[in-house]
Amino acid sequence: MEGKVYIGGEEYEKEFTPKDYLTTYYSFHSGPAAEREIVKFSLQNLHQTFSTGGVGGDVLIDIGCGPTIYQLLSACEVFREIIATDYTPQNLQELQKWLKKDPGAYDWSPIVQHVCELEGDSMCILGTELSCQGLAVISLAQDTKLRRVSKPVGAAGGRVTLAVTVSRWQEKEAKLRRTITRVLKCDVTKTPPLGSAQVPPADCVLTFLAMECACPDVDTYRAALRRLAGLLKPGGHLVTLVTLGFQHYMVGPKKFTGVYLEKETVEKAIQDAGCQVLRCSCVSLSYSEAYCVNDGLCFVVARKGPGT
Ligand SMILES: C[S@@+](CC[C@H](N)C(=O)[O-])C[C@H]1O[C@@H](n2cnc3c(N)ncnc32)[C@H](O)[C@@H]1O
Repeated sequence: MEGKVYIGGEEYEKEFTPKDYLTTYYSFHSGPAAEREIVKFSLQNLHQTFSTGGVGGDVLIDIGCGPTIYQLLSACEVFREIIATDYTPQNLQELQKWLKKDPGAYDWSPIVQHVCELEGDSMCILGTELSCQGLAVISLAQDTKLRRVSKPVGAAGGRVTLAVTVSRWQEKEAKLRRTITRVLKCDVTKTPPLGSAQVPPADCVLTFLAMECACPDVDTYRAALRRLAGLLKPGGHLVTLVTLGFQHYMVGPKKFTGVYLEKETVEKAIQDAGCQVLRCSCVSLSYSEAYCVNDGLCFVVARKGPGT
C-alpha cells in the first residue's frame, strides 16, 4: 500500500523481500557509490577488528544477520563457530541458499574478493620450470585466481623464481560456509532473544544495521542491547554498526522505519548494558537519499565487564 511505513518484527515477515534488499544495498560494483562506500567502511572496520584488534574465540553470534554474509567474512578466520540469527524467515532462507550453494543464491563474490584483498591475498614464491619457449609454467589450484606476477626474482639452471599473488576468495567462501554452524530465529524485543534455542555463552555478539530497525524507540533499543550483552561471556566483545540519525529505508517499494539514534545514545546504551566501549568510529557517510534517510554511521567495539 502506497505511503505505508513498516516497522520491525512481524511486518518484516510480511513485507521484507531479501532480494530487493540485497540488490539495493550490496550491488558492490554496479550499484551507487554511496552504498559501496558504506560496505567498504564496514569491511575495513571488520578486517581491523578481527585481525589486529584482538577479537576472536570460540563462538560468535550474529544478531539480525538478514540475508547477508559480508559482516562475517573477516570473523570466520578467528572464530571456531558462527551462529547466524534473524527475525525474518525469508532472510534465513536466503542465507541458507548461499550456505547450500543453491543456484539462485546471491552472488557475494565481488565483496568476498574485496575482503581477500584487504587481507593481502597470499604472496608466494614459486620455483617454476621454463618451457622450451623460455616461458615460465605456473600451475594454480582450482580455487585460486591469479592477481599479479612479479618480474623474476631469480633464475638458475632452467628454473625461474617468481613472486605471485593469488586470490583465494573461493577458499574464503568455503571457510565461512564451514564456520556458520547454525541459523536461528531471533527476536531482540523478547527475553530470551533466541527463544528456546540453547546456545553457549558467546565470545562475540555482532549486530550490523539491525537494532535501529528492530526497535521503534530508544527504550526498546536499550532493552535489546541488554539482551545482547546477556548472550556474551564476561570479557566477550560486542561489535556493532549503527545507522545514526536513521529515519527510514526502502526495500524495493516498501518503506521501513525504526529508531532515530545519536552517537551518545548508542554509547550510553552499550555502557548501561554492562559493556565498556573500546572503540567508536563515527563517519558522516550516508546512503543514497532515494534508499535511506540517515545522518552518518557508527562502528563500535565494546567489551562486557567481568562481573556483569
Ligand atoms: C537493515 S536489515 C540488516 C541486515 C544485515 N545485518 C545487514 O548488515 O545488512 C535489518 C534486519 O533486522 C531484522 N529484524 C527486524 N526486527 C527484528 C527483531 N525484532 N529481532 C531481530 N531482528 C530483527 C530484519 O529481519 C532485518 O534482517
